[in-house]
Amino acid sequence: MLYPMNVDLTGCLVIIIGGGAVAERKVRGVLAAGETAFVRVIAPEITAQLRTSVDDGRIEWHSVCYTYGMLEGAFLVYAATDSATINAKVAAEAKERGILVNVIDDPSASSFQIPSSVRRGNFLLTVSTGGRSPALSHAVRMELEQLYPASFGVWLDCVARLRREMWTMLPTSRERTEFWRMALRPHILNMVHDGELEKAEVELRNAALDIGAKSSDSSD
Ligand SMILES: C[C@@]1(CC(=O)O)C2=NC(=C\c3[nH]c(c(CCC(=O)O)c3CC(=O)O)Cc3[nH]c(c(CC(=O)O)c3CCC(=O)O)/C=C3\N/C(=C\2)[C@@H](CCC(=O)O)[C@]3(C)CC(=O)O)/[C@H]1CCC(=O)O
Ligand SMILES: NC(=O)c1ccc[n+]([C@@H]2O[C@H](COP(=O)([O-])OP(=O)(O)OC[C@H]3O[C@@H](n4cnc5c(N)ncnc54)[C@H](O)[C@@H]3O)[C@@H](O)[C@H]2O)c1
Repeated sequence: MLYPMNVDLTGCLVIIIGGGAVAERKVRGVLAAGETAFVRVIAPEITAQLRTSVDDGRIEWHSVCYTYGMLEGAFLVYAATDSATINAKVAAEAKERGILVNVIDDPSASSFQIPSSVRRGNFLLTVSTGGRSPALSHAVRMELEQLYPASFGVWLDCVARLRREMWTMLPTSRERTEFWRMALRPHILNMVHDGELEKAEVELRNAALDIGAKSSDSSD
């Protein structure tokens, strides 16, 4: 069984051995997390899309074949060539150095796997089958894209702002817990689905006032 974990790659060196179609998808995933990692692709040939990212200065490319020692300094490694033998050698070096490695043709040799994901701003949904059926992850991801529109990302920013305000408006943990339990009930989430964010925010603010008033009544 896998342990789910969301990682901040800021300032980390991510090395991808291989520059084909799958490597390109993995690079896209790393860059989608904010372009704060240093991405180095090592492969004699790379796709046109990766070449564009090199030209834009978003990634670095070493146009050589992998040899032992090239993983030094990496935080994460992808063994992403079309050769099972090379991928296994990359995995062996990564494991020896204690670096996390994803092997694109051998989930059982990987120390981490990439889930299917839907991003709505900072709202992130991920799906994994532990490598058993990426096609099933893909199908569920398509369903989630329909279920959670872009408004959820905007709503998350709003809720995060309200959460900071609630620390002062509702000073006890009991009040805040009561507030959030009530605040994110289905009818509010339905408003978010329908893009009625202002209406949802007004409801939440009214509810906070009610809870605050109730608490000050009971303490009188
Ligand atoms: C989620 C996603 C993330 C990403 O890659 O960024 C991802 N695969 C995706 C797409 C995709 N993968 C494959 C196809 C072709 C169709 C098919 O064969 O199904 C397609 C394209 C498509 O579906 O359209 C085939 C495939 N994948 C793996 C193998 C090797 C093997 O199984 O041995 C083979 C067989 C190759 C062959 O047969 O030669 C292995 C892995 N792929 C994983 C993740 C990890 C497990 C995730 C999980 O548990 O679900 C894992 C273990 C390793 C990893 O890469 O971490 C991404 C986005 C999906 C989406 O959302 O659209
Ligand atoms: N994990 C996944 O999501 C997934 C999905 C589909 C396929 N696969 C697997 O991925 C593999 C094919 O990947 P692809 O379509 O990206 O292949 P590809 O043929 O498009 O690319 C292979 C890349 O590996 C590079 N390469 C070859 N030898 C190298 C070496 N010694 N050092 C460095 N780079 C080297 C090549 O230059 C090229 O850039 C297959 O094994 C397939 O089973 C995995």
